[in-house]
Amino acid sequence: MATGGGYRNGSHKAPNLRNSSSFKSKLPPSNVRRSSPATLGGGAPSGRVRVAVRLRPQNAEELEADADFADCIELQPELKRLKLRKNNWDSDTYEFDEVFTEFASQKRVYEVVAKPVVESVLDGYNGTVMAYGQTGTGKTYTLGRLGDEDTSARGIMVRSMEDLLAKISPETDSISLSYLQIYMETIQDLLNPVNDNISIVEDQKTGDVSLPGATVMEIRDQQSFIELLRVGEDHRFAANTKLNTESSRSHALLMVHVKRSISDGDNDFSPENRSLLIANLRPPMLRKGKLIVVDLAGSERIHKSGSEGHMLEEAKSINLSLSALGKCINALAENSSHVPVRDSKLTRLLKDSFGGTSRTSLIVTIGPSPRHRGETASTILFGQRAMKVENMLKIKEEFDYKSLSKRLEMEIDKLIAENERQQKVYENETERIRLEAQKRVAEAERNYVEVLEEEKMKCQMHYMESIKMLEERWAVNQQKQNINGERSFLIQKEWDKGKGKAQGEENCLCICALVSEMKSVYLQHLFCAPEIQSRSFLNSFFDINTAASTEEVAELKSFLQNESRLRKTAEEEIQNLKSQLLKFSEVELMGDTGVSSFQQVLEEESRQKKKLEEEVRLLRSQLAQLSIEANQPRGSLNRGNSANPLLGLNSLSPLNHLRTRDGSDGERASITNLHEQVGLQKILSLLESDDASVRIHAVKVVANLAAEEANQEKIVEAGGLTSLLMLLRSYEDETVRRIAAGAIANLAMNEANQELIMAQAGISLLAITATDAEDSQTLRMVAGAIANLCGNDKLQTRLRSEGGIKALLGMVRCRHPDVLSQVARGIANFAKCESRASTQGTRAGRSLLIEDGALPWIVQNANNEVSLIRRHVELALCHLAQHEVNAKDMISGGALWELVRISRDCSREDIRALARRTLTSSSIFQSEMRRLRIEV
Ligand SMILES: Nc1ncnc2c1ncn2[C@@H]1O[C@H](COP(=O)(O)OP(=O)(O)OP(=O)(O)O)[C@@H](O)[C@H]1O
Repeated sequence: MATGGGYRNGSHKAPNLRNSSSFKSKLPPSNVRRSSPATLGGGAPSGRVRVAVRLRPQNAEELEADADFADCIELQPELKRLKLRKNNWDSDTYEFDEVFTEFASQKRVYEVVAKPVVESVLDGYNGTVMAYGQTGTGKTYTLGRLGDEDTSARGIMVRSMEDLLAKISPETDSISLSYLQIYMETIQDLLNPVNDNISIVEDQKTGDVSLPGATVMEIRDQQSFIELLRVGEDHRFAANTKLNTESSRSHALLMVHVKRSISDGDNDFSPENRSLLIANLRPPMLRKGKLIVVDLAGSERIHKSGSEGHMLEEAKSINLSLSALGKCINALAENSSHVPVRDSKLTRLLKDSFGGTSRTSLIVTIGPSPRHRGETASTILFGQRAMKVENMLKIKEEFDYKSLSKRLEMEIDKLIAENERQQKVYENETERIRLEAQKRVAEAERNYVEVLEEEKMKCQMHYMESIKMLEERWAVNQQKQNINGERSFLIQKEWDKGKGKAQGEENCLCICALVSEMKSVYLQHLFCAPEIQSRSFLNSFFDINTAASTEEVAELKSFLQNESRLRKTAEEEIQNLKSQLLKFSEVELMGDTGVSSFQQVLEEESRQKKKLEEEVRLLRSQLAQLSIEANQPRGSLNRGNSANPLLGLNSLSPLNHLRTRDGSDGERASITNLHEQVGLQKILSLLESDDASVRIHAVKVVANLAAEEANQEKIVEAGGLTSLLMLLRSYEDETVRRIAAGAIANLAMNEANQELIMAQAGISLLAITATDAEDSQTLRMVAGAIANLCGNDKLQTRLRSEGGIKALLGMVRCRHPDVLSQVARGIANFAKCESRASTQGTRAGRSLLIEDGALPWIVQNANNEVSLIRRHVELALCHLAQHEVNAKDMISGGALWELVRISRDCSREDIRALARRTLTSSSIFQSEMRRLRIEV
């Protein structure tokens, strides 16, 4: 059928041949990614149907039958032209997209006709390769040759699949196919002939057609594809016709579906990339291309094929669908508004191939025989018309949610497995660390017990040696004292009959009694008091005592030397007097003139005596002071219960002990004597003396007096507290400040005095002293004083605001256990008052101790090796924990662990029970313990 588009005799050029030099049309590059579904297929390029013509070589029969005829076909492949001779002098010239001579190889035909279509299909377009031509002209040869014997003879189907399989990625992409034939207007499944009436389903929205009843086979390799083609071929109806012994009487359609997942390379789920990938997660693109290879039945005219009966019906049916196809192509070529697609099954199935979105290549096959010139001309015209059909290529691309979800599921499974593995590793590691820790704790405990035993032994040895040494020295001193006592007795007897007991003897007795008392106290404490078992306590005890004893003995020695010197002088004097008396008697006998000179001598003697008495009083005061100082180390023995840093436990105080034993406290008597003789007022005035030694002696005396509860009121009434505070303020001498602080600490045991101290800015003075002092004993006194003040409920806020707690905490810089135990006592006192006030509802809010930063020190020392410190701190922790408002700070500060330890391990049942009660009654502690899986 010649149309306006074709041309003859070289005068008539086919339209739209600008691209005819190549089968390749301009398609968007395959790697262009659409940013959103809205743009899919947007800007679709036009794609004219490409048409090539292929001439079959003459077969044996033609060689013979046509020998006498001239060739009717002349090919000009370089010009892509074909000349069809009309007669000896005239021919029609047709131009195609490609012209293949009878020598054209299968490879070249594939590469020119089909390969561009196959590549488009890989890029997500639909593609059609169709062969049209008269029976026996080589359609099946061109499309369906398997090339079993000669691989170079492989047809378009085999080569297409080879290319497809080579280009896809087996992990992400897939190829599946259906193989069908249309025979007598029914669609049959060539892969499963039982399906012999497959219906066409059309998508109302898109207009896409599909064949849900057809068998779809997935292709993984070339071999399986060849097998399927063979199966299909076997089922294809073939009938002998006059024209072709193996003529295909049906239209065969191979439908290949290619699904490709387009990844932009960001699908690396490695741990480093994972979070980034998840943040920018988007599904991969899925391109769905469909390749249809159509091997049409022969297009010959019925009369020529010699069909009769059924054959005739067959031929009619074939011609019906072919003519329907021709009509559609005509309509499309002429841009007709109506395209009769629905006229046949073939045209319905090829709806997308002509005038649709597919990239279509048509190869028209012709034979060389002039006997079939008419058929050949008709075939050529069909090709010419098809060249005018324009398709609008459209990429079939969509988001591949299914594959994304599959991949994410796989990733999740991988992560779950990984997590499980890590959890197991973590559990094993935790268990290993726990066992290791248990082992170490057991080892440390063993070591500790061993070391403790060793230290205990050492201390006991040390103690025994010290006692022995003290006994020896005491024996020596006693001997000396006895001698001196006898001498003194003689002197007194001789010198002043009936004047009372010799003071020296009294002093010696005092000293002996003191030493003996010290011994008994040491022994008593060592074997009775539990805290004496502490290693550091024993160390400090012996350090202090050894130093104190040495000092004391040295002082006693010098005192005794002095005493004996004085007595020697007195003896000499008496001797002198005696001799003078003798002389005087002699002189008296001689006359009254000697009387007056004797009186003068007596007056002189009386002056001397007075002077001696003064000196004895001074010595007595020094002796009293020495006694006090000798008592100080013993005070440390009583730290366990003492609120008084100077005296320790009152019941164990040597002074008290002596008093209760014989009721004649020699030392107290001496101080009382002094106090009575000189007067408290006088002593207090000496605190302001310009003479430093007088000041020291005076403060020592006041401190000693303040240690006695009975004197405290008198001292305060006489202004002693003010004077002592003044000493803290004015004197830089650390000894003075130490003793003054000690005295203040003693006075601070009384509630009324505590208020007075606060009223006179005593806390600030104590705080300054705490900052300046370096000596541990000074710090102990100051800490003791503040600790006493901490126990007063009324003074809490003021004490804190005037820097009391800070001063207390500042003193922990000195690591001396005596100081630390006073600090701990102060903190415990303070915490107890706070707890009481909170319970009574008189205070609310966080502990001032926590506010002032005491918690870290408390937690650090909750398990201090010195039992006294530990006890105070444990109590402080229990008091703090009684109020929910402190709970969070305590948990974050690590106090919960200590409370748990106390509730389990504290040796004192009452503290243990208190800690347990506190922990179980606090909901905050309870929930934290549940979280940490701690059970009390
Ligand atoms: N280019 C060619 N070179 C060599 N032999 C060919 C060529 N084309 C076709 N033949 C041979 O011609 C014969 C007929 O070819 P083929 O069966 O492919 O024709 P057909 O067009 O498919 O016929 P039908 O429409 O009846 O199926 C076959 O024997 C085939 O081998």
